[in-house]
This record gives sequence, structure tokens and C-alpha cells, in this order.
Amino acid sequence: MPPETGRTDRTGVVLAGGHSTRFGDQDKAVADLAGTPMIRRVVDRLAPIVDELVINCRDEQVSAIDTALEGGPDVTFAVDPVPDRGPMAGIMTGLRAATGEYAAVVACDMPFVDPDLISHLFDRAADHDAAVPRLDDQWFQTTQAVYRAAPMAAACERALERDERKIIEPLFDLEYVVVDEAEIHDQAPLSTFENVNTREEFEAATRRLED
Ligand SMILES: Nc1nc2c(ncn2[C@@H]2O[C@H](COP(=O)(O)OP(=O)(O)OP(=O)(O)O)[C@@H](O)[C@H]2O)c(=O)[nH]1
Repeated sequence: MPPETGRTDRTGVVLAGGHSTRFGDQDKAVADLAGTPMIRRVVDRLAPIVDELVINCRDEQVSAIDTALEGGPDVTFAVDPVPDRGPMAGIMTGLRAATGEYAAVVACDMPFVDPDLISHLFDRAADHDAAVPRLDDQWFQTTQAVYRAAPMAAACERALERDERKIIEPLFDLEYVVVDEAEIHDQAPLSTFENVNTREEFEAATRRLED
């Protein structure tokens, strides 16, 4: 974004490097969800509020994802140098490719991600290392959060070196802001966090989108 806007550069990182094992044979990222590939829905929701988009995935996924995103916003691909190291490694790879100081990380299987919440998370992360939603169930929504790219990537690397796979772990190395459920409610419906893992969840999401 040009400096005269006064806005910090903002990147959207979409995580898609998993194997969709609960989904079945197909890569859920590119599965046709009510007429639009699921990852395309996430990209289209993020595009208006970020300055660049980065897709993190495995090498063999690039071609199908590129096809799924054809005609849409420009994206760059950040391919895992070593696949299958888990979502934290994917976050690290995606954040390293980000040119914005801050990046919203969103999983490709969250087709209802709400841009208003993401914009709010960018605002809340300013002058901190991260803004991470935490619902009343106390789970941190680490795959729909905003991070300062460089410190989070470094924290992920340290956690991986410790052989720590829990995606929450790098946060404890950072100075982060928690965005609680009441605050989220003011911005977006909780469906923003719905993620699609199984065929049943995919069909339920299809029905909602077609209603
Ligand atoms: N880069 C990378 N991303 C991953 C990896 N595992 C999961 N992810 C991503 O992290 C997010 C959350 O993971 P899951 O919902 O478990 O997705 P998944 O691993 O594809 O699905 P399952 O195999 O059914 O668990 C999704 O966006 C995945 O694409 C990985 O090993 N590497």
C-alpha cells in the first residue's frame, strides 16, 4: 500500500498444505463448495482488506490451486521446503514469504472467514506481535489470527527446533493480544471460525451457502 495511506502493509496468508485426510481422496482446498473452490472463497474474502496474498501449500498442490484461483486476485505461492511438518511449519513458510509487516493467517478450510474481523485483528495487532482470537471455550484460533510476520516466523522456527508441534507454542514467545469472544461478537458472527474437515461438514456448508 502506498505510504500516504498511512496503512501498514498487510498480507493475507492462506494455509493449504495439509492432506485433508478426514475429507477423503480430494484436496479440500480446491473442492467445489456451492460453485466455488473452497480456497477461492477464503481468498476472495481476504483480497479487499490486504495488500498481497500468499498461498502456503505443498509443491504438488500448486497447479490445482492455481487453477482454482484463476481469474481472481493475484497470489504468490510459498511452497513448504519440507512438506508435512504441520500447520506451524506452514505458517512459518507463509510468513517468510510475506512482504507486509503484519499478516493475517487463515486456513483454507474456513470459507466463512469474516473480513471485518480480520481488519479488526490487524488494528488490534498494531504495536504487538499478534492478535489472536480466543473463544469462551478457551481455544486460541491460531489459524485465523494476525501476526507480525518476522517475529512469528522466528518463533515458529524455534518451536520446530524444539520438536514442538502444538500450534499454540510459538505464541508464548511473543507479545500478543487476546481478542475474546465478546469482542469478536461486535465484529463478526462466530461462523467466521467454522472449518470444514469432513464431507458432512462440507455438505452442511454447501446447504448454508445455497440457502
Ligand atoms: N503447510 C502445512 N499446512 C498444514 C499441514 N497440516 C495441516 N495444514 C494446514 O493447516 C490447516 C488446519 O489443518 P487441518 O484442518 O487439520 O487440515 P488437514 O491437515 O488438511 O486435514 P486432516 O488431514 O483431515 O487433519 C489447514 O489449512 C491445512 O491445510 C502441514 O503439514 N503443512
